[in-house]
Amino acid sequence: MNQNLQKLFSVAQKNEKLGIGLMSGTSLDGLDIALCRFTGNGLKTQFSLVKFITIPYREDFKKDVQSIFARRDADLEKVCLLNALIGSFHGELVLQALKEWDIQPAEVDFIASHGQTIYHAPKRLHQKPGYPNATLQIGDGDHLAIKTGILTISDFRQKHIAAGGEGAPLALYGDVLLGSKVGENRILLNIGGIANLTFLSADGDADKILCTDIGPGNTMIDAACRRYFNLPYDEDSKIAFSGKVNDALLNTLLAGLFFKEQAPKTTGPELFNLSYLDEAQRQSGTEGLSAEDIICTLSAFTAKSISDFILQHFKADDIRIFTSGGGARNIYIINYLKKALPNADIKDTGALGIDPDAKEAILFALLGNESLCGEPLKIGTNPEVLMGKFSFAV
Ligand SMILES: Nc1ncnc2c1ncn2[C@@H]1O[C@H](COP(=O)(O)OP(=O)(O)OP(=O)(O)O)[C@@H](O)[C@H]1O
Ligand SMILES: CC(=O)N[C@H]1[C@@H]2OC[C@@H](O2)[C@@H](O)[C@@H]1O[C@H](C)C(=O)O
Repeated sequence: MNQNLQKLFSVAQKNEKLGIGLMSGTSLDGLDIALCRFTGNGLKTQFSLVKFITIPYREDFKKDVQSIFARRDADLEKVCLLNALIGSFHGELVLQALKEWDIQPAEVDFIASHGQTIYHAPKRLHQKPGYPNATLQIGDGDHLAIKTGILTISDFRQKHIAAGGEGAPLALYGDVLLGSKVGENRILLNIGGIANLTFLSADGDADKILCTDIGPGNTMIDAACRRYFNLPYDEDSKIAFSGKVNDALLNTLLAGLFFKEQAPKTTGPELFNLSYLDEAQRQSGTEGLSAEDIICTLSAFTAKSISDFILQHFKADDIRIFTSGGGARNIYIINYLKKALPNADIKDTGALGIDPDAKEAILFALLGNESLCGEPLKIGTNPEVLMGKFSFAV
């Protein structure tokens, strides 16, 4: 038998596995690396986070990725080069993390790598007749496997699309496995570049589970901080607190068609970007607004799109909300949510024993564990598939 398949077989059969989840999101702030220990699979999964680190990206790398990111006119040669470069670069960062933790690559059973999304195009967004839902993550798994010597599972989103989904949010599977509690209505709210949530019903009814993107998380705030202040983001919401909300602009931002479409739905910076802001300013006659008021209004936009969604879809006075992602540190957004949802109990996922910064990387490690030893999960109308492609080190 092919020795790779032999090795795969023995890893899949191990009772306890050590796996690394890698996430590099739409904010392009860095690579999240979560080393997790798993036993079991599916609803019987037991997991612990052994180590976690975010290795920030250098500015020149960020600029390189930004030059093709969510851009319809991207340079195809650059896409090709970055596909190989990101795979091998992520491999180097994994080796760097393992060295820091004093762990040998041979001790790790698998890497589950999300890759870097460079374009997300559900049918609702591209509206090109005859073309399917589509999404593209680069940073090929073979490069990671060769660089690290560790079995790598990657490119999770394609199977989801092939089986009828939009390729996201994949948080659904991990949120259900790690976040469900019978007797409690829960929302797991991730505020990354894009905000998404998973609703888990107190009665444990799988048909009531909803997992969807909600709208922009930090992506427009970050883009406006870069444009007006040459800053990567609004640290501790300082700029937002120094400005005020412009209602005309806020209402125009919220009037976008995406907010009228039925959930579950997905989106990305292909829609929520500075052109979306410019168009809303033109429509609302607010072109002369100060940069501080723009950042404040964009922060309110993120927060209000989240609270409106929750109020429209769930009984918000009987719900526990667990936040994660970099936006959980944006005090302006969190304060806004607490005011808009006064009876909801809002905490970060630390209250569930899940590091809020590590959550998405943990979710991919968990998807990797499922690829190795799980079974397709039936959750409502979501694709019932096991995702991920295997890359061997030899
Ligand atoms: N102290 C802070 N104050 C305000 N905003 C913060 C703070 N720390 C992080 N952020 C925001 O969080 C962002 C990073 O979030 P995160 O790492 O969750 O993004 P991501 O991994 O790209 O997410 P996703 O894949 O879900 O889009 C930063 O770009 C910034 O906007
Ligand atoms: C295509 C893509 O990369 N989507 C990301 C993005 O970032 C947040 C939101 O948009 C979510 O749909 C998804 O990531 C998370 C991890 C998910 O699939 O659950």
